[in-house]
Amino acid sequence: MPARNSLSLFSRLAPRSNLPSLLHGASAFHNVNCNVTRPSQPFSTVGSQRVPHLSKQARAAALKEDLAGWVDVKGGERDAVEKTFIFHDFNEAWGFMSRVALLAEQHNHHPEWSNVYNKVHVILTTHDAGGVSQKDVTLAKAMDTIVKKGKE
Ligand SMILES: C[C@H](O)[C@H](O)[C@H]1CNC2=NC(N)=NC(=O)C2=N1
Repeated sequence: MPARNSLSLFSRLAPRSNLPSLLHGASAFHNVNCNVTRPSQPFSTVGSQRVPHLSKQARAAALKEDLAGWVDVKGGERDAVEKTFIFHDFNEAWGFMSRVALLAEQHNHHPEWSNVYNKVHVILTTHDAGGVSQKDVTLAKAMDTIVKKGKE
């Protein structure tokens, strides 16, 4: 195995040239169902946006079609999705987390996660909506894209 350093790995995981497409991929953050105002649903009130949690059908469809490896958190205690990412080593795991952290902060939507060496366990839910929302789907897709670009 060739020697690696954290800088080159970070560049590999999130090269600058991928930034616009990643941000474009996450652009749904700016367009989340602003017109949906059914009062019976819980909403996030982040900024001026109101974000409903997804219906059971919409969430199942998103998991099935777009989000390979993402599953419902078991046990019924939480309305959330989770995935464990496995990397070559700690440097790659940390590079991934650094990249995601920038996106999360930029969009004011943050993962619950833990890291043990080369593994990153992620739980996504929208606290303010009391469940999984389009924001979680968008962040999950952005995470998968970061991993995919890192392998190219
Ligand atoms: C006050 C602040 O805008 C909120 O707490 C934001 C921050 N990040 C967040 N992250 C997640 N996952 N869900 C939220 O509801 C959320 N809300």
